Amino acid sequence: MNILIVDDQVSVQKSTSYALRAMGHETFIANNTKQAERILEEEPIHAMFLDVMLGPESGLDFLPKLPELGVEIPVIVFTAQTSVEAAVEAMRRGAHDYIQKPFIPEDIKQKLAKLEQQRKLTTKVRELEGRVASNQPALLLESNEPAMKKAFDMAFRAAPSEATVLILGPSGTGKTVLARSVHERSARADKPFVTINCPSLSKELLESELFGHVKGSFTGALKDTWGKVATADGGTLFLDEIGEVPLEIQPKLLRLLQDREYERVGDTRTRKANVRLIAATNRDLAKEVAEGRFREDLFYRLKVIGVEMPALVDRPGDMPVLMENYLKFFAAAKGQPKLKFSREAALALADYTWPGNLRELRNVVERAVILSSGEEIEPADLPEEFTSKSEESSAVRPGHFVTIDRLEEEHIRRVVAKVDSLDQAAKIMGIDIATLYRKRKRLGMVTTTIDTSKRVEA
Ligand SMILES: Nc1ncnc2c1ncn2[C@@H]1O[C@H](COP(=O)(O)OP(=O)(O)OP(=O)(O)O)[C@@H](O)[C@H]1O
Repeated sequence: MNILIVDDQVSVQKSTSYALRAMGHETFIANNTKQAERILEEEPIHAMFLDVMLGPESGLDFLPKLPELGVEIPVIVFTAQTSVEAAVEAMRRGAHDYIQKPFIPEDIKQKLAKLEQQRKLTTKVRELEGRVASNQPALLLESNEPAMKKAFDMAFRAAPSEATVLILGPSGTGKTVLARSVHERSARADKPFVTINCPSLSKELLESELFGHVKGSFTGALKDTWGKVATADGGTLFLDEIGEVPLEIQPKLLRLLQDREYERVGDTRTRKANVRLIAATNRDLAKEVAEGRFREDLFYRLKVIGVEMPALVDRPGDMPVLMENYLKFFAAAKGQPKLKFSREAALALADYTWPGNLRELRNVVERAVILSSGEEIEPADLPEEFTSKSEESSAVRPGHFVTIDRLEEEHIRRVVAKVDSLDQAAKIMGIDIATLYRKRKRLGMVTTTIDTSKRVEA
């Protein structure tokens, strides 16, 4: 953490700073509140030690000013041993804790350990509150499919390291979820996970959002700000859609990655960044490099660990578990925990190409649960594209591992859908009608008696 010590006694400044640095923190010293204000403006400070007796000034009066300065950090005050009132008053004015003078380095260590513990708890509580409030379906971070297994394995093996991870894959495949899971499995887990969505901002705003800016550095820069690099201090910065970062900003990102250094917009001072970077894109970055839209050096720096998320259509083996997971969640929310997919609806879902990947699957299942009126979800509860199947929307495509039965069923279904009678379908398939009937029965495609004259349900 970056910690500011505000005290006019050199011996206190030195001993506090020494104890904090020994714990691995960065320290900044101010003799009075004016200097403290300047440092707070210039540095991303995470906590403050403040003396209540600052020569002619009162540290107590400085406490209520902090929110006005936009500073929301924990403050530990130094009080004289005899002054219990000052300690009480400081807490009343917003201090987090207090230490009585004289103190030993161990006191500083203990107070800070307590503060860090509280910070961890606050982060955890916020995260849990977020999860409860958003009430999300469970995340499935295991797979039956080799390509997905490889991606999870690669990402989670790299998680405890400091290595930059680049997650590639189509939209909705779970890149953001994976980035967060990597962070949660790292030593930085109790520090912030900060996302920056690169394409949603103009070039100027993106730079300022990343690195911060100083007042007056561009039109609209009305006060000094700290960017997301500073907010993520100690934690992970997730650069979503990195493929869309303008070329002008790419050298700055490269420097951040290579040297962990940056400057705020309009500031000459170089600062150190303590962030782990994870980036994601649905663009083909190698192609972007070849076409001159993405710097090659940045690409290779980002790709220390490259993880490729497969499209959902390439994960047929995971479909049953994913479908059930979403169904369980939305059905329980509707108060119908026993709701099931009918066989036809399950097949229609399995046969679809899922251009929107997991995001689309989740939405389709949620919609179907809402629309269903019986004990089973029927094809009619699915969007139109699921019932008007085209040949391309089948799961039975080259390279897909399906059983012979599945292949046979798909073929029968397609032929039957295109002709007017089962007789005709049997002829096309080169089998007699009785064989076709037996096959359909065995594959669970018929429930009632056969009518060979009419077109039947596919
Ligand atoms: N492992 C998972 N288990 C269950 N649901 C998941 C999983 N991963 C992602 N999802 C769900 O899929 C949706 C899309 O996930 P996410 O936002 O991570 O995808 P993305 O690849 O980052 O998308 P985009 O490229 O559009 O930003 C979310 O609703 C998320 O909850």
